[in-house]
Amino acid sequence: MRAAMERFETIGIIGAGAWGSALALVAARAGKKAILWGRDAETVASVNAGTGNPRYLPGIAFKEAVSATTDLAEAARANLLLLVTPAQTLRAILRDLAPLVAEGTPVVLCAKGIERATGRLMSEVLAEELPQARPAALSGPSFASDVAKGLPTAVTVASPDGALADAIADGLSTPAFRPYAATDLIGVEIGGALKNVLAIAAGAVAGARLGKSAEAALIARGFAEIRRFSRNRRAEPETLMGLSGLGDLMLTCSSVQSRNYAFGIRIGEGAAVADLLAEGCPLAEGAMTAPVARDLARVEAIDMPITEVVAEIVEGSLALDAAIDRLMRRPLKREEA
Ligand SMILES: NC(=O)c1ccc[n+]([C@@H]2O[C@H](COP(=O)([O-])OP(=O)(O)OC[C@H]3O[C@@H](n4cnc5c(N)ncnc54)[C@H](O)[C@@H]3O)[C@@H](O)[C@H]2O)c1
Ligand SMILES: O=P(O)(O)OC[C@H](O)CO
Repeated sequence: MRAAMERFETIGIIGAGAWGSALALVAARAGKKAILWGRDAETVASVNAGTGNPRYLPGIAFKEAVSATTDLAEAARANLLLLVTPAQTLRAILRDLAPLVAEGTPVVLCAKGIERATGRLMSEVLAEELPQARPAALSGPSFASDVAKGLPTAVTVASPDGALADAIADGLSTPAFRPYAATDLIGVEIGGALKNVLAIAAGAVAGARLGKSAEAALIARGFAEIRRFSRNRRAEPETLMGLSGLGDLMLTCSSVQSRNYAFGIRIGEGAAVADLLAEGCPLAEGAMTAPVARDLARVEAIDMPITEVVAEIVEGSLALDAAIDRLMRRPLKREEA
């Protein structure tokens, strides 16, 4: 007899930025009690007052009931947790959560990145800091503002425990938000993290007005790099052809709504990366992921020339025209993956 599917009555969303707030709305629309944790008391008060999240989702009304809190313990008591702070903050948040989270609680990783200090994927950080959690990840083409407005999209929810992935997908599904369940957690994480690096490169090509042919060529060769990286980690090749791979790559490498693509455009237009970062530009996860992905590729002997040049550009040691020149002058080769 098949076991009954797990139901999640309460969903705790950790991180009240754009994506956390959008996912809290999804949870509420799916009929769950959504508890949104944020560290910023003003944002929490605004959500509770019914005036939405003007800082991260300006102009978007919250029509559904979302309960916000600055008390991490309150959110941590939920049946299902979504972790939605930036990738580089995950470990610190998990350390705060460790004494608060019950054994066996499913934790869905929603950040798209690789930990810069250690080279760990988000699921590896989770395993180290919150071993009592059951891991999952949510990724795919999904701009927070689109999702918050109720525009339709589809995403992937992956967990090595397929029944858990099915249950999370079921628990978060709404008429406008369609999660597909999968078991290749690592493949989903890699696609989500590395597409941000390519989006910076694609944006730089666009900003420098090098033409749509150049953009398409760069995305295709960048996708080959992601495939090599994934293969080396024994991820399923099919995963990259799905929502969390190709789907998100297409979205992020082609839309000015993407913060990573927009960051790249500014670089292509001639802005210095140091100035962009100093002026407090919106979160561009790819800028943190590029150097660590480059370092991992070197250690694992994976050829990732586009990731290499993005890393050097964000580190300030390579100019865009020199990067293009380097890529174009590489020895000719067969077009294998
Ligand atoms: N915005 C999107 O469309 C979108 C979609 C899918 C995935 N993501 C991913 O979700 C993650 C979060 O992105 P976002 O768009 O919500 O970013 P954001 O910049 O809109 O919000 C980040 C939130 O994290 C909080 N935060 C930052 N540092 C923190 C810390 N040390 N402790 C606690 N809270 C902290 C901020 O206060 C803010 O509320 C990223 O990895 C991003 O790639 C974003
Ligand atoms: O705005 P970006 O570049 O962080 O992209 C947001 C999402 O990852 C798109 O799926």
